[in-house]
Amino acid sequence: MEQLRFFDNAQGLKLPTELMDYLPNTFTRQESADLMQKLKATIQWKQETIQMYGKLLNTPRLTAWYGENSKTYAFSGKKYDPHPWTPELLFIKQRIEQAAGMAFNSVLLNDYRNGSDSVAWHADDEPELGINPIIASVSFGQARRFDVRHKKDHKLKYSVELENGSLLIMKGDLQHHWEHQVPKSAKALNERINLTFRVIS
Ligand SMILES: O=C(O)CCC(=O)C(=O)O
Ligand SMILES: [Fe+2]
Repeated sequence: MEQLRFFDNAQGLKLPTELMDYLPNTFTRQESADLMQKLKATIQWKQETIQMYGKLLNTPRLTAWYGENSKTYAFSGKKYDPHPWTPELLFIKQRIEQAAGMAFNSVLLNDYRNGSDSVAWHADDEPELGINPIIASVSFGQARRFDVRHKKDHKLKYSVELENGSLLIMKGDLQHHWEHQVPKSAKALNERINLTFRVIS
């Protein structure tokens, strides 16, 4: 593997800058608190189910898809039609488009209601995202750990605490050669809302 460059994030952990940029305080505390309340109230949150080992299980978080109506998204054998943009989502989108220097046409929202909610190891490598997609991940509320590991060498691993009001840019070959997760926590944790802005072709 080629030599990776690193930058220090807020916790002093090193992340390879080819794969991720971490921008804390992309939203102020006040903006984050207001947006969290608005998103909780206005987004059409859904409890999805997944088929696993012949059983129908609840996804351990609430989810929702928003964006341009022509951009349907298929994963885990299901197709999702996005809801139209809301004023709050357009406000967030504008801020992160400024920070990222590019436009996005879709967003997946996740509501982690407490420490039992999580997202398992996966890569966002669906064909409609294209090669080396740039995904902009915004977090509000409870800070949660975000882990990244190399698909072929699980010991090659990075962790970053995704704080209230932060923006994480995922890029390079992160979705092809690496996986990410937000693990469950044994501690009692408050609610967190995450938005991953994407370009769907
Ligand atoms: O909640 C996060 O920080 C990550 C969410 C995620 O990986 C996804 O929605 O694909
Ligand atoms: Fe993901």
